[in-house]
Amino acid sequence: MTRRDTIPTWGDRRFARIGLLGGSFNPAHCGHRTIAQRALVALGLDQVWLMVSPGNPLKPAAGMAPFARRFDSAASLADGHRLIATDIEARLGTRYTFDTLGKLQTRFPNVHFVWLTGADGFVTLPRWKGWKRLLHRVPVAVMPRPGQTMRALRGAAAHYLAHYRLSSGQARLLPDLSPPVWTFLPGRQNGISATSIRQQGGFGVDVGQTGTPDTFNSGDSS
Ligand SMILES: Nc1ncnc2c1ncn2[C@@H]1O[C@H](COP(=O)(O)OP(=O)(O)OP(=O)(O)O)[C@@H](O)[C@H]1O
Ligand SMILES: O=C(O)c1ccc[n+]([C@@H]2O[C@H](COP(=O)([O-])O)[C@@H](O)[C@H]2O)c1
Repeated sequence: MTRRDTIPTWGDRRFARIGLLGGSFNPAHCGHRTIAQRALVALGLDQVWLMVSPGNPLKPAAGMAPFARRFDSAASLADGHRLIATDIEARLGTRYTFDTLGKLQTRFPNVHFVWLTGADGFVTLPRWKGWKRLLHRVPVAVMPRPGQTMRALRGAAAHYLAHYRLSSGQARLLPDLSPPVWTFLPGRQNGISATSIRQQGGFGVDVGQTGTPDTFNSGDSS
């Protein structure tokens, strides 16, 4: 978050509801903003944190911009109010999401965290450190991404969580439920990726303007 770790109080609720959108943000783009805003509304979140990874354990360091540059890119999407860019994972000294979540949940006992991911992240989840234990640690919301949605909905993580899926109509309950629990949030999908931005010339683009037209994805096809 903008280098500030105090959690505001939210009316008379004892818990804040915060979505974690972990990412490399190499660079950040409008696809991140789209899914962050969808999660805010659909899950009734107080904030979404764009949590900049010090280094995705599954991605090569080659081609990865320095952390400060990726953080600044994420910060360019943030509004400092509902959408927050945070370097907390770097400060915690963790790289694996399972470890990061453990530390965050200890540090912020009054926060109900939800893990937010595009469909591609749900596909790769079974390659993450302690992925099943991770799913017992945090509710998860998955959002569509072109070419990845059906793979995600039919993949190993979805199979493992088959009995714990909440309908999108009940999504607002997700942050306050005990994991394992997950939902798929259908909606407009955006074909933009950081890879395509880098291929078109790196960070020298206006991330707010870059993107392909949205198309709606209900999760029935991908
Ligand atoms: N266009 C998109 N639609 C849906 N989810 C997205 C989109 N772009 C990124 N995400 C999600 O945002 C999170 C962070 O993504 P990341 O920073 O790796 O961007 P990326 O575009 O996937 O990068 P790269 O192309 O370098 O792999 C992941 O959960 C990813 O699934
Ligand atoms: O914990 C893991 O094993 C793990 C493996 C791959 C990715 N992640 C996390 O997934 C998030 C998305 O990463 P990325 O690079 O696809 O944007 C980011 O927070 C990474 O730290 C985590």
